Amino acid sequence: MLAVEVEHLSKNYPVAVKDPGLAGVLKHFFRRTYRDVKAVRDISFTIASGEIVGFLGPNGAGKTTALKMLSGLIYPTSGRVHVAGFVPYRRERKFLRKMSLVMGQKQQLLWDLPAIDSLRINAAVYELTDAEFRQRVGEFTELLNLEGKLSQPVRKLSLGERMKAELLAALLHHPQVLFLDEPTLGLDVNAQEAVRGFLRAYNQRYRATILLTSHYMADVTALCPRAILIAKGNIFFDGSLDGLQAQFAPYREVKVELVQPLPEEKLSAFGELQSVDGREVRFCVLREDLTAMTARLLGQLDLLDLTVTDPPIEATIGRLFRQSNQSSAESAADTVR
Ligand SMILES: Nc1ncnc2c1ncn2[C@@H]1O[C@H](COP(=O)(O)OP(=O)(O)OP(=O)(O)O)[C@@H](O)[C@H]1O
Repeated sequence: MLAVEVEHLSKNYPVAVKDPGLAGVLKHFFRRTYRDVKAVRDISFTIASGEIVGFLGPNGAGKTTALKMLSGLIYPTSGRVHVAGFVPYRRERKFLRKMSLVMGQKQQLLWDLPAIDSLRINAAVYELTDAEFRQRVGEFTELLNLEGKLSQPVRKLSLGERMKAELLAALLHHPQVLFLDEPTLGLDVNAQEAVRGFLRAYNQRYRATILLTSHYMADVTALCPRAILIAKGNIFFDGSLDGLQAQFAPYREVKVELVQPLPEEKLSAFGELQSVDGREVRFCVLREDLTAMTARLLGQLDLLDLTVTDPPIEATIGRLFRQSNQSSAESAADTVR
């Protein structure tokens, strides 16, 4: 069953354009001109129930705009979107009970009140019984390691504790679909790991669907078998992280440790040399040449060790984003009307 269906979805933000100087101010006052910022351009994808998908892109790519359309905060300019069988911007009560949007930079907990008081408000909004409220708060407090923290005013919590309490508040009504915008933003490594562990547990326990944006690749590699990559409003990859490596990083690194150092001329006959450091030598090898190359190395050289590794996924994605920025800089993005 599909939890999210997006078809040819676009969002343009009209932005007023003002010329410099007094003439510009007067013109702006009497006759405004606008240009469209094309934040999301004709994107399509589906997410099955229970999937966790990473939504990745450089700053300004359109991730938050897309999440806002999926959660019904803003209207699309064109295209269709269904989440849990509902059209998000209609904001039906049944839909709001089925989903949650958590934004790393925004908070719903009241700053001066203990988190438990804000949770009680949420429980009333979602019409939870006392028993449900106690059971869910107890379960999530344990999973998030928040014992003793919910009775303190939110302003006295650490950033990591506050984010965990925000997640607790967002999930109290057991949403089936969860949109997370930078849920680990600014957290230290331990708190990031705790949030990831919690999201994994929630996904497994309740078969919840999660779409998350993050600039931390560790979030994605730890949680998301699948990633959607977006830049300048366009999706340019949608598939498994392994597929991404295969499609965009067709090379692997072969590292060998020689019994005796050998001259570079002799080594380069085996393939593209990346580095030679005494007896440690690294080659960059096309995936399709890997078997033949390792067989030749093992057959013709005296080796102590041989390892084959993928380039790190961070490096692949970082390179893709840089490429997409360069290509988009060459094409004019906005229109004036
Ligand atoms: N309310 C708005 N009015 C005008 N332009 C906007 C508005 N909100 C976003 N934009 C523009 O739309 C584009 C996409 O922004 P969006 O916030 O969706 O990107 P993002 O991928 O979430 O970026 P980041 O990773 O920096 O949060 C950007 O060029 C941004 O400046």
